[in-house]
Amino acid sequence: MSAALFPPASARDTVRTWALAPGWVACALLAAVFAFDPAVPLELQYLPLVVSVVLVGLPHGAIDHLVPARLRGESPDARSMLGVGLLYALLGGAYTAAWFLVPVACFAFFILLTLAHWGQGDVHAVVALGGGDHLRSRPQRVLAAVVRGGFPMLVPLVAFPEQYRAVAGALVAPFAAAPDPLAPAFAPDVRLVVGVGFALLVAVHLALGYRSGGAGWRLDAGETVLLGAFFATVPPVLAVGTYFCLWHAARHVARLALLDEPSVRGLRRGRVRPALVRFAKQAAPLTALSLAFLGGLYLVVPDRPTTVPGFVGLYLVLIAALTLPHVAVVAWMDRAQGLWRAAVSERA
Ligand SMILES: CC1=C(/C=C/C(C)=C/C=C/C(C)=C/C=O)C(C)(C)CCC1
Ligand SMILES: [Fe+2]
Repeated sequence: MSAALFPPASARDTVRTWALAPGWVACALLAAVFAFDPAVPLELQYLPLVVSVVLVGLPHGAIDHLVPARLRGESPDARSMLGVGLLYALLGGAYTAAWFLVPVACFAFFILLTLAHWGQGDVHAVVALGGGDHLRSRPQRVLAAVVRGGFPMLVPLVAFPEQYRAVAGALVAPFAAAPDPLAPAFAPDVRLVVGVGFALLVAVHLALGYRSGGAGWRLDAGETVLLGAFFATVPPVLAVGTYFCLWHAARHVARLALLDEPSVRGLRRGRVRPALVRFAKQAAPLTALSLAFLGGLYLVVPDRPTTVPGFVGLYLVLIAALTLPHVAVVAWMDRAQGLWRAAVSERA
């Protein structure tokens, strides 16, 4: 099994049904419901983020140690697993330490990191699963990444500043009693600039894709409009939690399965269960280890959380620390699969 970017058509169709469609349906349903502005208790809005601790969300990065071997089409060896472990210890450790020293800067960095990471994940899906041959150059793919990652990170800042600010506060609070150092980011003129600037980027992305044309563009444009409507109407705690599990993580788990020969055999015959069972088994040990780190973090922070939003804030700090090395691993996958070499197209 090689690190080919484009999966066999039969396996790709299975993945579209099981990894892409649930995200589309969830986002469309929630956007439709929240267009009527229903009163949904905050605890309920936290549900997807809480569920993500054990289901799909946190586990989606828990087989990063198997990725180097998987990219080479070999069985995992101690050397490459230790290499990834070292990467996690160094990058994750340094970033965790930084939260104790400069939590506000670490939060801002986390938003940009997530934007880049969720963007890179979606560019992979658009190109490899959606046949995105309309993204014809590297700059166009980079713009697509900024647009896709910008929906979850920037649209809520414009549409739901209060909830955004509360969550930002919950991430920073365990480390610093500072009153509200992020206040400037929520000023109306900053939000206006972010909103108008981002809308322009979305428009350019859609226009460039339209000019290139193709079936891939229609799917990309449909998803782009869906994500815009979703993040503009659904409160971000619920929206980001749902997106994390059913969009980003689902797509990444599918990407990993498509690099795994036994999983691909099932997917080609329309069977997802074997791939899911394999993933769950492989991801369980390091998901458990991550949870132990969450416990450790809880014990060492200066100001321990006591509420659900507070605990989720600390959980997101753990995710931040894990995401930095995870992005490095995914960037490696991107490189090995030639994602940013736009000349590589499905027909080539
Ligand atoms: C929950 C939430 C926020 C941030 C969530 C982040 C940044 C999540 C990152 C998750 C990652 C990186 C997962 C790994 O793939 C915002 C935007 C402050 C708005 C309010 C709700
Ligand atoms: Fe990820």
